[in-house]
Amino acid sequence: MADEDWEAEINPHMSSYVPIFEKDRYSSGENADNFNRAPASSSEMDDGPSRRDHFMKSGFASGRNFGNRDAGESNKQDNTSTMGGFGVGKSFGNRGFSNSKFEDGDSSGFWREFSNDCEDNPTRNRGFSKRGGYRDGNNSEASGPSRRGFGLGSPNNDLDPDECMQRTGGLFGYRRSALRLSGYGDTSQSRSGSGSERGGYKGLNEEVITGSGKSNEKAEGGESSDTQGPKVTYIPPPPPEDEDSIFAHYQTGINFDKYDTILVEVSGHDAPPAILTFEEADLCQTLNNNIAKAGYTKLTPVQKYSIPIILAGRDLMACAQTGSGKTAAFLLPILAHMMRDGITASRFKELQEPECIIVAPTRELVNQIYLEARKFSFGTCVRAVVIYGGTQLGHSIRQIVQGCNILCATPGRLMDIIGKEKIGLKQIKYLVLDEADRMLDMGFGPEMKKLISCPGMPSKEQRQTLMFSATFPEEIQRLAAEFLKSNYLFVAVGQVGGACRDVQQTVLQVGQFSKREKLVEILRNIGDERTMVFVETKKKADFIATFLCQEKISTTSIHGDREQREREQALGDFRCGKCPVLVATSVAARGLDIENVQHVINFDLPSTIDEYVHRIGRTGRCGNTGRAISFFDLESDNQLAQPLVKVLTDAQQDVPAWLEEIAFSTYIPGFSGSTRGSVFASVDTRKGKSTLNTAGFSSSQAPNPVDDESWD
Ligand SMILES: Nc1ncnc2c1ncn2[C@@H]1O[C@H](COP(=O)(O)OP(=O)(O)OP(=O)(O)O)[C@@H](O)[C@H]1O
Repeated sequence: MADEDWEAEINPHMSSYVPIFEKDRYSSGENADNFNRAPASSSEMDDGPSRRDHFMKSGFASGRNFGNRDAGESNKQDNTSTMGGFGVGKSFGNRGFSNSKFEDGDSSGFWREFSNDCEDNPTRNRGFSKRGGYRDGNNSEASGPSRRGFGLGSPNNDLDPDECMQRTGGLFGYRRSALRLSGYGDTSQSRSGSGSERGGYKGLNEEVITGSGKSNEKAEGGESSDTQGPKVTYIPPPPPEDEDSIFAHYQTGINFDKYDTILVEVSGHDAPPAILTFEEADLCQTLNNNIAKAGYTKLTPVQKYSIPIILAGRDLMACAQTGSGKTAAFLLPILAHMMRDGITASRFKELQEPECIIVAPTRELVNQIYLEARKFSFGTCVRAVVIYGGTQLGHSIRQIVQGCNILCATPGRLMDIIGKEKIGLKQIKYLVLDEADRMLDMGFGPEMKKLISCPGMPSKEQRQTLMFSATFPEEIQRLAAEFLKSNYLFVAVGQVGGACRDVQQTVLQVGQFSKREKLVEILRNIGDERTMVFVETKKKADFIATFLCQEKISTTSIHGDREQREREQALGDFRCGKCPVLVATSVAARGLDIENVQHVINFDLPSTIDEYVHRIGRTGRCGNTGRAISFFDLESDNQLAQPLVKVLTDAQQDVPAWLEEIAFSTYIPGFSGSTRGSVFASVDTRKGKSTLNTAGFSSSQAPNPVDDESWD
């Protein structure tokens, strides 16, 4: 779809779906007040001063260009290194397996820009981005101080134009392939090894580089280039089959029980009551066994409320803090239905007709969801399959034709496979959008619209549509209505878009040129505890990873310019502790559930507060505590001050006086009077009056969502 098409399609849509924004969500905090505040988490980190002493083998071929600038703009360094082979974290087989595919980015809605590392994203960067197009790889970092306009498109970050662009078919004349061969971020990757892939695709599945270096992708679903030119050949290793690996899990943390004190709000009509125990869900014995083997003894709040809603056949939009068990909240009831309905066992067929499709924005996340689906369906005849970009298309097809009840997919690969008529949609009963705000934003929204318009896809009245995320900007909620039945229920656990309170957040004022030094100081104090360092661009990810290796801090990196094999290896090395530091772009911000990530460092703050919330949510999961440190650069981050103060305050964190001052002296267009860039969707946008009740539901007398006029 061309830019113009997108605008034509979306603008009218928005005018009917996006009512005038009525409140200053920041200052009023009116919705926020409806929720209780759990005590701020206090993570006692072991800051032992152990020095990291693994030196990465590969990666920094030369130390040049480590001059003054952190940005690495002019740096052609290579990268990062991963040592060792692909590893599944010990005793953690199933999770670790995933690759890392995420990306994601901002979520503040249509005015936001996409940025970051989206993968498999056909339309990113199109449309009304303020960015005005696309910069070419070497400039991608030129973000500078103006990059962040809160609420207006994000600046782009990274960003990772390529991930975003890969499928766009060169709308802006960008060809990542060119970059790849000679450009920056490439070097490292290509050196690291996978010779066979060189000359193959880069990053996304959708781009195939011919021998002449010309990109040969299709505007959509470039992987259909299966029939032309060099192919993506990577076949991910199969996940471990032994039961111990399948059910490997980490322990819930000391704050797990505090989840019970978080207020939950359910809005919409006739919500079924919450359940308090797994037994009340009345799932079948096999599922109960699998739940027990997974180490789940107690429901998290989002599970207490979502499971009965899904079991009752209702559509659902659920928003709950990072790391609080949203995946099981949708998988368990879907599986329960399938078992109840007596699903027919999958068997070999050229055209498979799954009952459930789960989409997520990144490869690694979709793989992680698949591993969870495989775990909970263990011992049943339900067969889950995962397909994602950056891997051989034939491999995806082979997985599918063997039988497929639950298909976990990234959007790009999904549409490719549908186009190849390997997947029929007629039997779809459940459509799940994980990280739904991301899936509906400008990057993936068009693809999702295409999906629901595909021939055979049951209408929303005939299927059950489920959306989950930790953030849900209001404008995205409104767009979501197109996918959901009008009587959908909205579950908000705690403050929508709020940060997990088990993460101790610290914001430090650090100028661009002091960041590296500060980073090294912090990492040396941290010792070998697992740490994710987020940066804004792929180039910078390589640069910082290389720099840290030079400093003898074992580091690897993940971003959209790395080949899939390398991404998986990087994630594996990080999971198993071989490389305790993972430098990442926002491709790793959402959904990744990695054991024992104790620290997140925002070397660069992201352009939107939603992205911040997701990033810091990589630590402090499932009741464990974690710590997030963010470098705030006065030259470029002021636009984030207001929302950051709000997030810190809501999570009962200390707010530095200097940050508060900036927040109150910085004018942010749209922050108080429009939805632009709004990230504090406090509640269900349909919400009328609602009453909160810790013991059960609060029901809101929500007007029919189809009736725009009656919305608040
Ligand atoms: N009831 C439970 N008991 C014990 N562990 C659980 C329970 N529910 C989920 N978990 C575990 O908690 C971790 C986080 O769950 P999950 O990844 O589903 O979180 P999430 O809410 O989707 O997070 P994010 O917003 O970052 O995507 C996983 O390791 C999962 O297995």
